[in-house]
Amino acid sequence: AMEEPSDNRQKKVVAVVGGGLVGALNACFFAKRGLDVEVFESREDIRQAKVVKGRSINLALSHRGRQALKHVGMEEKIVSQGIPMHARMIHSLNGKQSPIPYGKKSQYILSVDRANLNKQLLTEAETYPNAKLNFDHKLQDWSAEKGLMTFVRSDGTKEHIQADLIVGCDGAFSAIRKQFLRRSRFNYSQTYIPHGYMELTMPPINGEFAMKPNYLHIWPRNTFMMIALPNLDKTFTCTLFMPFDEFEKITTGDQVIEFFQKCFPDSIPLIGADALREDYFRLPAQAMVSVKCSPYHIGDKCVLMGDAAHAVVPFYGQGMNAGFEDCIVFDEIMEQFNEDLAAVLAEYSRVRVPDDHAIADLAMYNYVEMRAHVNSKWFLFRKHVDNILHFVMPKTIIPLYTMVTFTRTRYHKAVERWQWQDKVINRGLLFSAAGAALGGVFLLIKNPPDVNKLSIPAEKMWSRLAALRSP
Ligand SMILES: Cc1cc2nc3c(=O)[nH]c(=O)nc-3n(C[C@H](O)[C@H](O)[C@H](O)COP(=O)(O)OP(=O)(O)OC[C@H]3O[C@@H](n4cnc5c(N)ncnc54)[C@H](O)[C@@H]3O)c2cc1C
Ligand SMILES: Cc1cnn(-c2ccc(OCc3ccccc3)c(C(=O)O)c2)c1-c1ccc(Cl)c(F)c1
Repeated sequence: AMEEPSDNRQKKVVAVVGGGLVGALNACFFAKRGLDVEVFESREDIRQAKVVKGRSINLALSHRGRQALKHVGMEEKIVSQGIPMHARMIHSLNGKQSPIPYGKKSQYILSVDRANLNKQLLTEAETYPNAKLNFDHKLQDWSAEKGLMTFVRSDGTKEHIQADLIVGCDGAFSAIRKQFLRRSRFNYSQTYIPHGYMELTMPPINGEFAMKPNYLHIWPRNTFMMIALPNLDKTFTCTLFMPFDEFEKITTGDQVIEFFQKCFPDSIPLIGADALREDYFRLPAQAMVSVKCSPYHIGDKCVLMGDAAHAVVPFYGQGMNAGFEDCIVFDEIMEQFNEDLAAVLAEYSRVRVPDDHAIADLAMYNYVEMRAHVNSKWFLFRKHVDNILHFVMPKTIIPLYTMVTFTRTRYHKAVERWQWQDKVINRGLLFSAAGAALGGVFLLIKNPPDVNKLSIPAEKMWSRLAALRSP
């Protein structure tokens, strides 16, 4: 059990609830800062679990997440075990694969293995003498006033722990957040989207990757989408996104093949028809929830970070990156306010809520936009336009995806910048269209054509022009 809570004179004691990706990284941040930190994780130690190697679940790690890892000296190690994805590879219905680069050579995202990342972060936290990991500790209840927590173990025993600061990193269904819900002026919203997701494995072919490995493979089919990220064992982990009522219609192996034949035909030989029939029914589709709340803190006692504060739908590949960035922002504010927790926690909510809400909105926007409009042609068109405009006016037009994925521009500033750019582009297009029309009319007036020589009768041309202009 931890020592009695201290006042400012003694070292502060931090309890991190949740030893997932953000909790484990946060433990490194607090330990590096010299605080006594204890992590309480409900699961068993995943580094010891004898679980047979399940499917690799991978994630896209990008700039924000890498900066957080860099802060605790973990960037090199994690990047060296990730696979760089320099471009999207868009799979069209006819099987054609079209690469669209993300930008410059240095602008790539990384496919990293989730379990390995979590293990590495837990092990790194443990290297600090002032950090302790407690597994099989499920938070059952806690009181903000006293900073007192009750943990239950799998053998039913209970443990009461006190801390100066409680950091809720216990994920989208956070038990820490439950206490926030009972408090006045705490705002909370959650949305389950109608889509579910299912992971499928694409094995190597003759010991080699089945597709080009250094790409984020995307099959955009409006309502249906599939992505594939490469793994070090030369498999790809494919994630199929589909409305639950579509998942429910597919109940036999033949229907799986029929569906893939219709939407992702090129992937069938790559996944393997028999493997696909089996893998599809191994696990049910999982739900996706978007959680927004504010404030993230209670007094100088408790603060929420990661999915516990902001679970986002995965259509921007930013959830973990945002949670990792939470750790940097909190640490910067700890530095700024000299660890005065009352000031730090209030400032953290003030600064971070607008940004985490912005990425939650952006991820939901991407989902709605992709579900409604984005097939292969539209995806290619949009991204080529983005890249061309950025090439022509690099300082003025920065694609939203670039700002979000390859910079630490505050998420809400990226949205503001994107909205401004959209206005400039639309106005620009409008003016150039108006300019062309006016120029054309001016030329026609200055030297009117000899109507007898027109290739098409004049009235037909005007009617065509009118048709063009009408909404
Ligand atoms: C399909 C999918 C794809 C994704 N792809 C990406 C991607 O490409 N890039 C990206 O950046 N993000 C991605 N994400 C988001 C990413 O997975 C999450 O943002 C990230 O896992 C959040 O980390 P966390 O530590 O906050 O929460 P979690 O990873 O959920 O960890 C919470 C931890 O708390 C523990 N816990 C829970 N309750 C208790 C309790 N009562 N007591 C003690 N411990 C408890 C849990 O056991 C767990 O270990 C994706 C998410 C999904 C669903
Ligand atoms: C895991 C991960 C990491 N990044 N992205 C991502 C997301 C969206 C993107 O553009 C949206 C768009 C394309 C075209 C028009 C509007 C919006 C791009 C891109 O620009 O390449 C990349 C994903 C991802 C996650 C789920 C799905 Cl379903 C998916 F397709 C990709």
